[in-house]
Amino acid sequence: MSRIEITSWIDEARWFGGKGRDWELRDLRRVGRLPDAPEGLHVTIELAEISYGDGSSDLYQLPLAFYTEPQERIAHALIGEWEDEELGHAFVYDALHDRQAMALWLAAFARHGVDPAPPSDVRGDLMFHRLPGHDLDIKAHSTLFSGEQSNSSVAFGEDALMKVFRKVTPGVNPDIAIHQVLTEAGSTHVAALYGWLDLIDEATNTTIQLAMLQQFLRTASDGWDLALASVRNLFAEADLHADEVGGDFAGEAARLGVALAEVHADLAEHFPVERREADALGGLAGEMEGRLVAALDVVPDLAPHEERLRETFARLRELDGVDVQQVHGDLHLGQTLRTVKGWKIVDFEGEPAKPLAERLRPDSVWRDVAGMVRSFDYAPRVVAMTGGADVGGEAEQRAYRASEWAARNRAAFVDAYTRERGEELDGANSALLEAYLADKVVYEAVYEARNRPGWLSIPLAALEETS
Ligand SMILES: Nc1ncnc2c1ncn2[C@@H]1O[C@H](COP(=O)(O)OP(=O)(O)O)[C@@H](O)[C@H]1O
Ligand SMILES: O=P(O)(O)O[C@H]1O[C@H](CO)[C@@H](O[C@H]2O[C@H](CO)[C@@H](O)[C@H](O)[C@H]2O)[C@H](O)[C@H]1O
Repeated sequence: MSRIEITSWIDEARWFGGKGRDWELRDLRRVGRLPDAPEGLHVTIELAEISYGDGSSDLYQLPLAFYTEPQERIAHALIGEWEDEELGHAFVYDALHDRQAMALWLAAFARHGVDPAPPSDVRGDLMFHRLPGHDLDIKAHSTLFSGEQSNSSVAFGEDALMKVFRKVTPGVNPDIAIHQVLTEAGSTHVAALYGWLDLIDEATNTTIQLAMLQQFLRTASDGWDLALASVRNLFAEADLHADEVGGDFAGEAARLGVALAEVHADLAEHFPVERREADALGGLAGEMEGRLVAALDVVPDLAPHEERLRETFARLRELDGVDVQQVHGDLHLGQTLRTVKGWKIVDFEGEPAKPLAERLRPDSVWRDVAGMVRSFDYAPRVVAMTGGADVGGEAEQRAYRASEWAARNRAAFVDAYTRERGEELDGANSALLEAYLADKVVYEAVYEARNRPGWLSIPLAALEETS
């Protein structure tokens, strides 16, 4: 396989975060090979080191399948052809599309049981870990999730879901660490963790966490899709208020508030809780101001709001102090799944663009509350902008009803959250919520400018409305 083939394949991958930047493939090294492959097949894990024009670099994981014969059934996943030392001329495929290769991954997890010793014949330094309590269905067929985003998720029948981390960093992966703690604590708001895969990387003398295996939530509906459906219902009933339509979301929003409060309580019990004193809070305000300054370069339309945003951040300096703890870090409706057993929260990796050290740092629970509240603002604006746009009548009326939906669900969510915690949205909590909301809107403006310029109007309109 030529460097050009693999480079262009990486560049087109949905999970590659370096698109549009000046980058090159500096190194591709094999770090492991799965055991028990039939003759004519090698299933490997490679790490691609990507270096950028500004001197920084990232590591990406590539699970590959090398076949001596071309495989028509996965022709769409062909990356290129390669002269392999052991196999000779090989056809190289993205292994995540290949049921035969994925069966070997699942078998490696299953064979390991919950015994701490790794299977002795795994080549390379791969360590498969399992938690007790679930027998894997090793006959289950794999299906790659089509909506893959930052990572790649593969379902094994309706039994297990494996998330293969694409951009990997030496050290603890918060998604695995938090799922382990919440699973062992018996939390009902996450999919149970079944296992994970570590690489003991001799080249860097570190452990790199490569994948996570968890309970497949059979009856899950995406919280974002449910919220959009609720808004469409409202827009279709021109004469009714949000609390009068069949698809009212406020009950779900309240249940989400309770679920988040319970998750925060579990996290506070099992991870350190620290007090950020007033000085450090000044630092928090300073961090938010710093992000605003950087954002102004990317989105000049933020300028008219700069002064007010700075005032909102500055209010943090008046607070005495605040408890910080492990939080989700990137919570929005798309990270929630409604099952018959209630709401589940997924993807505890934090904001993918942030460095690992920053994502592991304790933060205020209000970061997560603000993330969800922003989502309640997004959902009606997206419906107003797209498909359901003209169903409900005039634009002005739609805008009014959109804010009614957002306000109703924000109130239901925040009330339920604070009630569950035995707190109130008093002066300090309100200042924190407002600051985190402002920080998130600034983040979203940059995110939308870079990824979905057509949606930049959403955070900007929110700023207009509250000015
Ligand atoms: N345990 C699960 N069972 C079923 N679907 C899940 C489960 N966990 C996540 N998902 C779905 O898989 C997709 C990817 O999950 P996510 O953790 O957000 O991955 P990424 O890190 O790639 O953003 C999302 O659509 C999510 O709703
Ligand atoms: O899910 P990710 O961890 O990749 O999060 C990123 O992408 C999100 C969009 O998918 C983005 O969320 C923003 O858009 C959502 C609607 O698509 C909305 O519900 C969120 O409130 C809004 O922030 C998220 O900010 C970004 O980190």
